[in-house]
Amino acid sequence: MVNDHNHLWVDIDFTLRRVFGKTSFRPLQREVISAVIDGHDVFLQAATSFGKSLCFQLPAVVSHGVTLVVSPLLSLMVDQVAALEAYGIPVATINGTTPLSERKAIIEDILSGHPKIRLLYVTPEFCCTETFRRNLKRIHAQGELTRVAIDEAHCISEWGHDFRPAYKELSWFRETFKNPLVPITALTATATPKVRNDIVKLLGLDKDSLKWFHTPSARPNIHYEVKYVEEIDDDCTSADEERVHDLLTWLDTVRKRREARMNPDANGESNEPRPKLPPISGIIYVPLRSVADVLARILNKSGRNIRAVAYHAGLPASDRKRIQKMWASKTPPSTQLTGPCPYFSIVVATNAFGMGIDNPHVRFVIHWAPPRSFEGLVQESGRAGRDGRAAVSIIYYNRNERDRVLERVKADGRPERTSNRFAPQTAGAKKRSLEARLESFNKVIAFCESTDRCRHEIIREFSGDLELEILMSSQTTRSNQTSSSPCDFACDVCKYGTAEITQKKTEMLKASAELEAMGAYSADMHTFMYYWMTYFVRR
Ligand SMILES: Nc1ncnc2c1ncn2[C@@H]1O[C@H](COP(=O)(O)OP(=O)(O)OP(=O)(O)O)[C@@H](O)[C@H]1O
Repeated sequence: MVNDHNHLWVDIDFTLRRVFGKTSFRPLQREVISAVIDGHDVFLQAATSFGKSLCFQLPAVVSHGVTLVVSPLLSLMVDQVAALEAYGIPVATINGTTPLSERKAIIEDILSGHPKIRLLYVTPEFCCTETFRRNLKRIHAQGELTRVAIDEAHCISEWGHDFRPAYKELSWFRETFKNPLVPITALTATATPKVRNDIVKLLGLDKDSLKWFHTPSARPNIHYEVKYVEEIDDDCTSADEERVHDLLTWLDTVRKRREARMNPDANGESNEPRPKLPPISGIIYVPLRSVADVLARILNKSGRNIRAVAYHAGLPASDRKRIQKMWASKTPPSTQLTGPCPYFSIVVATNAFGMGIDNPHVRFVIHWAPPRSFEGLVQESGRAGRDGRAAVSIIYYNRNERDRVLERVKADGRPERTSNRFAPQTAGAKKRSLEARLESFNKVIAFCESTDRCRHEIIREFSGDLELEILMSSQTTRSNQTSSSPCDFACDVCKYGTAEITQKKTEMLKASAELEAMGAYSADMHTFMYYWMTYFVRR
């Protein structure tokens, strides 16, 4: 169903400005949107904050009929629906919290033969229900099912870090909507070649007309750094002293640098922030809820004018909603806080605060321990610098913490996410899922352990960017985007040099070895070494 939609170009630019309030397309967006409107199946893998949502939202606005958007998280759907409503776009979501009367009104509209709703957001689980499938068939028969967009498409694959069995059932779309064919747009920020292959196969994307689009996975405006820390505190549920000290020292440096920039005469010595400066926003990802609570408390009491809040799944839903709402606001946090303006506004969160969080002002993302997956590393660090300005990603790393995370990765079957009455997980699938988690975590370790390669280059390699460049180069539609991931000293290895980073790592290793000799931790080193080595043997 490839159409000639050249006449829509005017609409596209007009819609971008008038409806979405943006002055211009970002590189590649125009090409992707054009391919979507032309009726191609589209695979878009673009870095976090690229603006992937616009690539299916704008086509939905300029086309007739309904675009079905499959999205993994309620909070993500709610955020996007609220943003689209603010633009005046007819949009709806059906999910577990939608009142019955609202649900009926939505279904009535989309079955009316001339629906007003342009975008309908649903979860993959909802797409498995018989009633909804029946309704979709009716919309399709009326010629009003324009396209399907699969957001966070990596969730389809068992090799994707956020695997959801119900995503697998989305093969139903291609099997069912053949005449006329309903084009599918798949979007993700993080997919390895294996995951991409699964996505294309499972969704039945049409290889002949499929358009691939890709931007480098590493974000040039993010400075990636790994901090090798010695571990003093062996209590993994608290916030380790060494890291707290390092963090507070780093925040002091950030503050002094900013002061010096704002007030060069004071040589960075001024203790008083300028009254109108908004706080510097950051996220600290921690592995456990207890650490989130403790660390937020420590930061609030540090005497450094920090406003820190903990965010994790153990908080009441109303608190989480409030924090997320405050965080998602496009206005600087200073205008939303009561009391004197803090110097830093920090969310200390578990990975419950992840995919899709879109706040342009985040200047730093810190991982208190190595993240559980490589894709999580890319996704979570990608919450920083979404306004395109310089931002920092720091990972605190030591081998004790690495081994603890490994234990969690192995134990992490995520029963609440993997069990699904529509798509129960088989033993084989569970095994593949564990292998995938370990493979992904091994990439995190390789990223952290490396002291002689640009971190941007490592991200690029592990994300399989090269293969995507080859796929894209076989298309006629090319982007202006450079395919390399130029670091320009935007990582610790390139900035400080291998010798200095290796020295820091050696100090950390020495301290870890001493700690181990004292029997201070009991990680399963054999298991770890096995996976570590098999990973490199396989590569
Ligand atoms: N052409 C544009 N001009 C200005 N801002 C844009 C443009 N396109 C998108 N944006 C903004 O960029 C931000 C990020 O967009 P979006 O949330 O779609 O990113 P994403 O690619 O889905 O990222 P992630 O994978 O991290 O969720 C949003 O605030 C969006 O409004």
